Amino acid sequence: MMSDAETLISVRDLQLSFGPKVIQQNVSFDLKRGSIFAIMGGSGCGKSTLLKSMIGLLRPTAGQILVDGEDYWAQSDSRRTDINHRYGVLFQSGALWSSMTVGENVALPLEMFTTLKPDTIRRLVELKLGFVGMEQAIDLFPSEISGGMRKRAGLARAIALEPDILFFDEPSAGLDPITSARLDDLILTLRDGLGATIMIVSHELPSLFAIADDGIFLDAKTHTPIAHGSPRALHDTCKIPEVTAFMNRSASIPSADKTEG
Ligand SMILES: Nc1ncnc2c1ncn2[C@@H]1O[C@H](COP(=O)(O)OP(=O)(O)OP(=O)(O)O)[C@@H](O)[C@H]1O
Repeated sequence: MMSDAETLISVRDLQLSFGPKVIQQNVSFDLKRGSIFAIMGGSGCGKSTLLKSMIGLLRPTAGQILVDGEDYWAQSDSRRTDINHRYGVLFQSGALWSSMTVGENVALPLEMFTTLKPDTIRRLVELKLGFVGMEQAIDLFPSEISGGMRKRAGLARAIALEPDILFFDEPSAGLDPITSARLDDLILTLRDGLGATIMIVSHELPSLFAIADDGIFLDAKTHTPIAHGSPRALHDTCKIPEVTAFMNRSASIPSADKTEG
């Protein structure tokens, strides 16, 4: 049995709905400190919805999200905002402000949530951009850089306030395999070098196999998680047809009672 010290976020019997439509229910898992946890499943099963509930954008209709034992959604708005300061979020597109330079984008959270002087902020921005290999792009606008660079700039902004918990929504979607592998290396450095705890929504199997320690597989049909474990373990040992199909990029879900030969 896992000790509390190891668990950073504990999700208990979560139910997520839009109006009367239940998207997922009976969602329970523990996010261990210093681990990379994957939310997997086919399109429309509720991965982004789960992520939204974790970062404060969607109130669950039942269940709890305990952050260091504190019931996140039972807190006041201001307490939730405090907890959110521990979070860094990287959205699919990188979600940079197009009217601001890369440097200004990364500086934004530092300007909003700290009282640091402009010189210090500039140095921190250079440091964060250096971490993602983007120092040279500090004065460029998002429209002047590639999709992979936008993702890395988004990552620099997500870590600007030195969060200990990071949420990534499809970080490698739309990237070529080499850029995607570089992003994986950065994510591993965040875990191994800085001790961050990371939750990631991804369809990219090579990336999931390379970085995720643990995970959950959400099913769109039953609206529940149908498997738990690392992507590698699910690939190697899980016999559930939907999971097997996803993990092997199979176009059709094998029938459970199909005989071979
Ligand atoms: N604001 C909303 N109002 C109503 N239904 C919504 C809303 N947002 C999402 N949904 C529905 O919730 C379900 C889950 O959507 P979600 O985006 O979480 O899936 P996903 O697993 O992240 O999908 P994908 O892999 O395609 O990004 C879908 O059926 C979607 O249509």
